[in-house]
Amino acid sequence: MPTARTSAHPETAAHTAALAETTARPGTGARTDDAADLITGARERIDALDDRIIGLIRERTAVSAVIQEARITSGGRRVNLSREMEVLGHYRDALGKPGTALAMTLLELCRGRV
Ligand SMILES: O=C(O)C(=O)C[C@]1(C(=O)O)C=C[C@@H](O)C=C1
Repeated sequence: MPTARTSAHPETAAHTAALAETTARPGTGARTDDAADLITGARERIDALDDRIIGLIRERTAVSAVIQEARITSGGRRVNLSREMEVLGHYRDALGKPGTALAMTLLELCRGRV
């Protein structure tokens, strides 16, 4: 008993191949096995890079905390706006406008909301 799909599209090798080319591979959005394999491998590299970035952010937060504690212990304030302008400019110069937004998020992670 043929299914509705096979009765609408006779099961030839060419049809099977064409159907495979137009069917998304699960979770990748790719339409071919080659593209799906490339995406899966590249995503593993991105996950590893993200782990390293998160580790660097944690390291940055710890160094920033040392600075803030030293300044507060000495009688100063937690925040140093002129230094924050330098940090924002550094990221903007390297990454453009989204770099500024990224730096603002990093600063918030490191010294809390102001
Ligand atoms: O460089 C400093 O003085 C810091 O305190 C570090 C840091 C930062 O995380 O980059 C954090 C808070 C300050 O407002 C400025 C910069």
